[in-house]
Amino acid sequence: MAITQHYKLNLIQWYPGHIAKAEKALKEQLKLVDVVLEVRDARIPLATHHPMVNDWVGNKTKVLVMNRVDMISPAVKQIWTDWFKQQGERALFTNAQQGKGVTAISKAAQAAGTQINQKRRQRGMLPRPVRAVVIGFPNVGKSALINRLVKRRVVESAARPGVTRQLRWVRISKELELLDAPGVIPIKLEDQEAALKLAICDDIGEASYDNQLVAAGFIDIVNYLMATVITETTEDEIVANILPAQLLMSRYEIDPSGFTGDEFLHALAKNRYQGDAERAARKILTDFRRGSLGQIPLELPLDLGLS
Ligand SMILES: Nc1nc2c(ncn2[C@@H]2O[C@H](COP(=O)(O)OP(=O)(O)OP(=O)(O)O)[C@@H](O)[C@H]2O)c(=O)[nH]1
Repeated sequence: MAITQHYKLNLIQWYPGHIAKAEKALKEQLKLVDVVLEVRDARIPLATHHPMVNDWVGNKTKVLVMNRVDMISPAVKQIWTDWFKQQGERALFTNAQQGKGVTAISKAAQAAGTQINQKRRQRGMLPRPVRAVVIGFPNVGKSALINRLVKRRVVESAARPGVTRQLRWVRISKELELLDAPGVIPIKLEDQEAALKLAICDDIGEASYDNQLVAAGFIDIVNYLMATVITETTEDEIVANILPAQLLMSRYEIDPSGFTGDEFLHALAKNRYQGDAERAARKILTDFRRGSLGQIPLELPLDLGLS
């Protein structure tokens, strides 16, 4: 996908030193556990995956969590479920804000624990509670998931990479203990398209970026997905479920399909904000992040299963 080829984006303002520190902190946390709960954003399951995660997790059990399931439609959820299955992975979807799908996560972690304890017994060792950690990109809902798993508020403040704090274990059941602080996966510096999607979804932590470029990028992605979906499938249900432009059109009364992202942004600024493109950009991003535009995915596995 070459959406960003027209953008000279330099979104990520993190220093390599910060990235290295975050990576070190994450690896320290991973050393302590048997099970890793990797949280991604269901709107961007690929951009919220770091290519090194599987190496870092090694042979520990991984539970794959797609959070913010409320922000995608059931049809899109199904498409991703099938796609992950084809990749040999089982994706579990959650709404950590409301606690939906969280019991299945506990169960999956506990099932991994049962296997680990079977192996311990075979080696003549005593069983013990399995230890787990929640990891993911900034702001994907890690703390919300931890608090839901533990059924009380244990994560007090947003964990920032490089900020050291005392780690504690919290008990979920007789068989399962969870690290009370999430592991923050450092951002991939080199992938600007992923960076754009992370910025649109506000999953980019403390990196700074240009709102207008990011809002225009959002419109371009919507247009791209629309055009691709329409050429890839004739299934009305799928098309109808992922036709985000209609949602945008009804909210802003401008059809984005005839515009580039930048043109759309300026048209909206002209119509509503006396030409103030910054205000228009903030409006678009806030509306999307709050879910006010409807359920809009920013990624689909379009090469698989749709045609
Ligand atoms: N709509 C929706 N919002 C969610 C969901 N899960 C979490 N959020 C919201 O997303 C925001 C970030 O959630 P956190 O749990 O703080 O995310 P985090 O990954 O711990 O963030 P950092 O500590 O910054 O790395 C909060 O405003 C949550 O209320 C979800 O499933 N759906």
